[in-house]
Amino acid sequence: MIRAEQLTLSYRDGQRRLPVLKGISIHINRGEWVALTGANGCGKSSLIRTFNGLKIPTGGSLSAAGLDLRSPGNRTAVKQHIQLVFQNPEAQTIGSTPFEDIAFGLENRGLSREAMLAQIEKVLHQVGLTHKAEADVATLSGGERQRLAVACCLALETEMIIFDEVTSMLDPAGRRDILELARKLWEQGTTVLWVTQRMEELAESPRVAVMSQGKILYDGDTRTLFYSSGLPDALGWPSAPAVRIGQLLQAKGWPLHSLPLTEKDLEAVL
Ligand SMILES: Nc1ncnc2c1ncn2[C@@H]1O[C@H](COP(=O)(O)OP(=O)(O)OP(=O)(O)O)[C@@H](O)[C@H]1O
Repeated sequence: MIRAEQLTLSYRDGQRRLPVLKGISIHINRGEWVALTGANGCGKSSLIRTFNGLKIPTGGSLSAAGLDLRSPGNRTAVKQHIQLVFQNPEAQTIGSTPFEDIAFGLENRGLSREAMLAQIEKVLHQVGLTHKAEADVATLSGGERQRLAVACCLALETEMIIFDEVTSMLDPAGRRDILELARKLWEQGTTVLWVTQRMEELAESPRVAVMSQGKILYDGDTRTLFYSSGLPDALGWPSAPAVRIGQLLQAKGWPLHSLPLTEKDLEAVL
């Protein structure tokens, strides 16, 4: 789905060039769930914006959904296959009601009115917003707006959704809802790239990529990251309670695959 090789990106800062991506190589297969993490300003948002043509890399090669993004025409075409859901839910609604917002994205797709209505109904149901179809978007909660953004992606039958720190402005219930929705879509075949700084969300992901200062420091199995890479300590990450207990079990000789990452894993262990 994504093949990035030695990707570089620089921004202009007056006369200077500010290198933000410094040779990133990452492959994401169709149907995978990958988490991407790293400190503020390390380049996560810049990287994911290259994946759907919103930012143009300065160097390296990048193909997404089988399209070579060095070609300008493909940077528009890729948006049909790969969509982003942003951190700030208010920044991504255009219509005045959820119905209108979804319809807006479907306008240029040449659907009949019946097909369009059926598609809107289907995706509103998928994200649990049927009852809010005609509500004023200004009255939606942050979590409902996130789910509306996901509905817009689904309406376009997008193959991959990149969630850019979507839980950072939500309360615990809203966080759980959007994570569960993403998981459901993943189980149905959508490729998910989940950008987060929350340990508990990383722990839920089978694969984690860790960025620092424009480079990828780690890309692989989540248990290996937490239990044998030494990276979380080196980066000063606070340990999740399940991992703290897991480290005690590890010292007693428990094998890596049995060590807990989440509270659910811990319950199973205990
Ligand atoms: N349009 C821009 N022009 C100049 N510099 C930029 C631009 N966008 C981002 N930057 C800078 O590039 C660096 C990487 O920013 P980016 O938003 O990609 O990081 P991030 O890891 O997503 O950060 P955060 O977690 O805070 O969202 C930062 O130093 C940022 O200030």
